[in-house]
Amino acid sequence: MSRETMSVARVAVVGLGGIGQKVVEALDQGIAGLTLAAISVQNPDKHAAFLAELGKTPPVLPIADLEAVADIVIECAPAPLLPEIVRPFVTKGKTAIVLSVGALLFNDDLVALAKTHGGQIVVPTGALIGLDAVTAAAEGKIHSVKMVTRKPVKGLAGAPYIVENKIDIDSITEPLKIFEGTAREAAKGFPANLNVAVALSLAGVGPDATTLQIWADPALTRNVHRVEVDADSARFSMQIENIPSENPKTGRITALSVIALLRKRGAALRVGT
Ligand SMILES: NC(=O)C1=CN([C@@H]2O[C@H](COP(=O)(O)OP(=O)(O)OC[C@H]3O[C@@H](n4cnc5c(N)ncnc54)[C@H](OP(=O)(O)O)[C@@H]3O)[C@@H](O)[C@H]2O)C=CC1
Ligand SMILES: O=C([O-])CC(=O)C(=O)O
Repeated sequence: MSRETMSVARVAVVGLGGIGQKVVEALDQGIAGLTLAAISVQNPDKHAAFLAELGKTPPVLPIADLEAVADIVIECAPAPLLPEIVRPFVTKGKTAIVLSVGALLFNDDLVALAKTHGGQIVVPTGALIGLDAVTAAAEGKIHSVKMVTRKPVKGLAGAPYIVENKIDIDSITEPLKIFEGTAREAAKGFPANLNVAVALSLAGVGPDATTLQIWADPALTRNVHRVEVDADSARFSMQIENIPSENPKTGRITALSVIALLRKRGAALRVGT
């Protein structure tokens, strides 16, 4: 089938926060080969004005009803919702694009389900950088992947690791290293703050071999991620300084990464792996 005759895929979006709103706006404005079929939110009343402004207002449905009306679901929701969003789609051989990547580590049946039923779970580069180079390097041998994240205090506030360890980040006046460990440990301790570390780990050497430091820095206004990779094909380091979205934990570029991914799907020229 040529791309011109390819049927239009129906997309459902879960969540209208820092990421979901921008993705829905882009779909509403038009992305080749895709149509916005439905959305799901916690509190539909809160989003009535936003939805009314769209060119074509999509139906607001419970998560459980999305699979019946869509071919692709985009999860832009709190991490605990990941399995109930992804499972129905991949079980029917459909695609789930996920942002709460950390939650994949605690629901490893989902990838197996997708494999069995011919579905696909897609992790966009999101708030990070260079996952193309990491996946390329992983075709050879990667010796190490190290990440250092620095965030303003409000980009980390409320994380379970901080609460459980009674770390008082609100009163810090100097940069403070609050965590050092693996991407898997970070996914547990920082489920709403460090999805990027898990995405990096899944692209490269896995969640137990990818190491991470997290710093709270009261002087910062951006979420800064620095990654160092040493492989048998190349050594590279990369850094991104993310401007927070309306959600201080989430970089603005995250939604743009999802939109770019959606556009690539139907493009005549695809750049990057
Ligand atoms: N992979 C990556 O690079 C990145 C991933 N993330 C992750 O992406 C996810 C989304 O982030 P973000 O958009 O900033 O989050 P927000 O907190 O801004 O938005 C979350 C949305 O989820 C909706 N929601 C909550 N409960 C339900 C429910 N039961 N049913 C349907 N919808 C629900 C909320 O609805 P309502 O508005 O009605 O309350 C809200 O619109 C988070 O897990 C975040 O950690 C973030 C940044 C980078
Ligand atoms: O990884 C995340 O969940 C969010 C993040 O660090 C960012 O937006 O920079």
